[in-house]
Amino acid sequence: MSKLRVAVLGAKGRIGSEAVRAVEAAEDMELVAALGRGDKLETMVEAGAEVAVELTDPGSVMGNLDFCVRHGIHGVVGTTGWTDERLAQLRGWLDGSPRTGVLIAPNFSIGAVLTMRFARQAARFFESVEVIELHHPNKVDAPSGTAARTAQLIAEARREAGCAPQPDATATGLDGARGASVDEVPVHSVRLRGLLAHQEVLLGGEGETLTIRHDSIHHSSFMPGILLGARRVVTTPGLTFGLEHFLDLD
Ligand SMILES: NC(=O)c1ccc[n+]([C@@H]2O[C@H](COP(=O)([O-])OP(=O)(O)OC[C@H]3O[C@@H](n4cnc5c(N)ncnc54)[C@H](O)[C@@H]3O)[C@@H](O)[C@H]2O)c1
Ligand SMILES: O=C(O)C1=N[C@H](C(=O)O)CCC1
Repeated sequence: MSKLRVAVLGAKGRIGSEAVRAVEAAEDMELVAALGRGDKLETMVEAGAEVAVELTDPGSVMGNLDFCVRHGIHGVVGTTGWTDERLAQLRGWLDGSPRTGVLIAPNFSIGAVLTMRFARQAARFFESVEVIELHHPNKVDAPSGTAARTAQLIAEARREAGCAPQPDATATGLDGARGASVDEVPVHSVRLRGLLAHQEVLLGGEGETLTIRHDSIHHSSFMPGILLGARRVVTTPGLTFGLEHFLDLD
């Protein structure tokens, strides 16, 4: 059986360098390009890449995906910074290349995907829900893509269930003290040396609280999800948002 020809963009970065090693170690894949900032994207075409794993930064990801989709190279994207406008633009590109697939995964680790799923399930049963994400201090974006997605899923579940707005009597204080509001769910971002990627979802009701916590303690936690994404995206045209769609969770 022929091996899946994979390129990694952002190959010298923290997660990109781990992805290079994971693709090299996968028996059913061949690493055909490992590109860093400033390298020519045409290298991927010359190398016959079928899938590009995109792990760069929010300022680079759109240009890279525009190129990939135009050349029929499928994308597995971990880079953050997704807005509705960016997603609409990507969908437009994919409409023009109907056989190409792109997976955007706010988080590739199974524990983080399950945290999002459990938070969505629990959200309607509690009056209050807040998200705390904790990351290494080299991270350029806040809140994390995972926290933003978690808050959206929580808000969606609460809207569907007709939940009342969250109780909060705060009337005075410092700007930012209550975190950022993502779909009216407070999200708090901690940046601390020693951490990698962590998240807590705090839920509170009458006389009880529930805390759902996930910790990625090594970049290896993201690798099975990246490899699964690469295997599945080649037969899944269009945009897939969230690794859960490839995990058969229900
Ligand atoms: N979805 C997930 O599970 C997951 C997990 C970890 C990190 N991330 C995200 O992945 C991204 C990278 O994270 P990181 O910690 O590795 O950052 P990093 O800064 O260590 O690595 C990014 C790398 O991309 C390179 N780069 C920038 N523009 C480029 C371009 N146009 N072409 C090729 N390379 C380019 C940079 O030079 C750098 O080496 C971030 O957005 C981060 O939030 C996602
Ligand atoms: O280290 C990072 O940067 C991470 N980014 C993603 C996010 O913003 O959610 C996933 C976790 C690690």
